[in-house]
Amino acid sequence: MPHGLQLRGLTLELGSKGSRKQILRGIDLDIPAGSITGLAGESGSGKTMTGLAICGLQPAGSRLGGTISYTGPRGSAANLLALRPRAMNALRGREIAMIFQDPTASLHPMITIEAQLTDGMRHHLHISRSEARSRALALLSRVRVPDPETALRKYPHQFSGGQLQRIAIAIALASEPSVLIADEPTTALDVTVQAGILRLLRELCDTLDLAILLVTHDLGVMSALADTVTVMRYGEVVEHGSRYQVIREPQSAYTKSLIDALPHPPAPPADAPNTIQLPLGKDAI
Ligand SMILES: Nc1ncnc2c1ncn2[C@@H]1O[C@H](COP(=O)(O)OP(=O)(O)OP(=O)(O)O)[C@@H](O)[C@H]1O
Repeated sequence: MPHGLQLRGLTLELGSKGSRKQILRGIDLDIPAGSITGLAGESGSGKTMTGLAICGLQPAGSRLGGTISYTGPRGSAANLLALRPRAMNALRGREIAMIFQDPTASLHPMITIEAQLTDGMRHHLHISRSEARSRALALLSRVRVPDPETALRKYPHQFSGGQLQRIAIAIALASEPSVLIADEPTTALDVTVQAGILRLLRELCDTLDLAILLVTHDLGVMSALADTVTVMRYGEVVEHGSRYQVIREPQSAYTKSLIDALPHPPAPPADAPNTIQLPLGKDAI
């Protein structure tokens, strides 16, 4: 398999004796490099918990079972569930990064964008302050934040939601990870801004050979972006296949019901027939 992640029989249980709750019930999932793997399902199905478990950020007291195998771009391999906390900490952030629905969750309000971009980089990549600064400028250009020089001196509250999500993506990429977990990355954004972030994720996946796990309840977003789609319900996988298969020819009644609930997409404007229109509907692929 190319580098990336392979989950086999992943289980997660919360609570103590007497009030145990099985959150994940044996998840199989491949998240290969150069591909966007979509994880869909209604609220409470366990999507976020799967992403958190991959990053070792599951709630305290969770009991995990199964395997999460990580193969790095240079061939290193590990079962993340067997790593000691220190080794997991080193891998998280360096090799596996995460972005969330609310970009402010991963940004400190009182620290400049420059410090937030360069601190992780200097820690993980052991580079000088000036090298970190030039990398930070290049990253901000890559995620298309306008005027990167000025942006470095600013604080999070001085940016719009869409720009902040771009900055959070830049911070996630600062240590050159090979896996990016994106949990509802566009859910909090205006529809006009969503399409730009989705296009950016696609481009980063293709140019950096990233393995991206896209967690979203929104099958419209999924149909715009994911290469493969896995649908979860009650902590189990109910369907898996290529985007086309799952959206066009769903096998499970549950996936069918999610797709039937999608709106029909509005017609694209006559002067821009090829732009991504959001929200996307079931006719979008
Ligand atoms: N810290 C926690 N303690 C106990 N149970 C939790 C905790 N976090 C989540 N859960 C439960 O785990 C289950 C899966 O939650 P999860 O957040 O993974 O779902 P989800 O599919 O991502 O939905 P959403 O989109 O609403 O976040 C739910 O039943 C939820 O109530």
